Amino acid sequence: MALKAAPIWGCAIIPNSHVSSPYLGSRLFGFASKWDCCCVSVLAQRAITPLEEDQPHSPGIEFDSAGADSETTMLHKDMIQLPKPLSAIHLSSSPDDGSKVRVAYQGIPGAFSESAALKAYPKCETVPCERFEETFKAVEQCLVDKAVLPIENSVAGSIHRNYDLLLRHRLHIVGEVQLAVNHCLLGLPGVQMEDIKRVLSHPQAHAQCETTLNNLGVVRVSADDTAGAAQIVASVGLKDTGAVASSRAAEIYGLDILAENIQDDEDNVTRFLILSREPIIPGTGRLYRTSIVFTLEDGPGLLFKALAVFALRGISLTKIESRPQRKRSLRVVDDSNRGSAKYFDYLFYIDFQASMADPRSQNALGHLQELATFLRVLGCYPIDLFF
Ligand SMILES: O=C(O)C(=O)C[C@]1(C(=O)O)C=C[C@@H](O)C=C1
Repeated sequence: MALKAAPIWGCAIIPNSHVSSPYLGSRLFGFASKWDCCCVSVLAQRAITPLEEDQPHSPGIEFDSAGADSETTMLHKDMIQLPKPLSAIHLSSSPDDGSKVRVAYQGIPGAFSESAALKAYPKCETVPCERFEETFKAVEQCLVDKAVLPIENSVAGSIHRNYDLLLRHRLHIVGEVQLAVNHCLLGLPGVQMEDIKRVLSHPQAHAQCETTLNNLGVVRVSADDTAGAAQIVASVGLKDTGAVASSRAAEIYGLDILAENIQDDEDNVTRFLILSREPIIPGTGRLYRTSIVFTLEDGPGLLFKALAVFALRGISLTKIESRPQRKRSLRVVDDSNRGSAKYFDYLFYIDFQASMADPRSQNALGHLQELATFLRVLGCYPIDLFF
């Protein structure tokens, strides 16, 4: 069991009962056991002293996570799935502009998700899907090459449904797109602002334009996506109804732009993930983000310890999100003084700013494995710096 031949990248299921798992580096074992005796002093010391284990070394063989597991089976602690080595076929054979790539998105032409797909792959063929889940299935069934998925917005926050879907499906995050989202109020040609009594849009778009819509005093009606809202207004000929959507949607569906940039925050940015059947081979020549999900047993300070594995190695966390575990949402704990107590059980999603080719990431995840009951690497991908 050599460290270099057994990195953690791409493991789907890493039960902590299997400390002899071939995924783990042996250098981590003694280190993790120190937690129980003197966590705080170890933390303080490590915070200022770089860990010896984190000296650069070759990233070694990398694995994909074929067989990454679903929500249903992830709680089976004794399950280990052997990794398959990555090979050249996992590298994209398409040119950089994505001219051979088919990308699924939720919505219809003119949706922001389609713009995100086009930002990532300017010449790709975009494939509209009715629901988020269908975009996952389209990739899984090889109907398309990639899916693009909104995950969080700078004003309205996380898109929780998509966190849940990431876990339930077996796709890998291979990229991200940060898209500046400028919302417009659209109406039928000739309609004036004061004619608008109702506004149709995606709930995320309504949330991002909260102040403007409150000031207008209009009724909000939900649509599947912003472009879908524009299409309904245009096709049904609703004179008293506007749509919050993109200027592209106005052009496509023949609507007038009654107001531009109506979002609460001028710098309204949505981050999208790009999903693929195979992971990419991460490098170190640019900034990378790695996304993981894990669960922890109940216990004092466990989440603190889990997060400290990154702090100890100088790795920045860029996002933390917790979601209830659907199949195990409540934990009943016996409290001898007051009877039994019920707690919510959570999945923790974390993004950290480091490549899986960086030994610090391998070591941090090896360390996290000691604490976690379940751990999955959702993907490692270049950070999109331009929006
Ligand atoms: O409705 C659209 O146009 C979408 O692409 C969806 C979506 C989202 O779900 O966040 C994408 C970007 C904007 O934040 C608003 C809506």
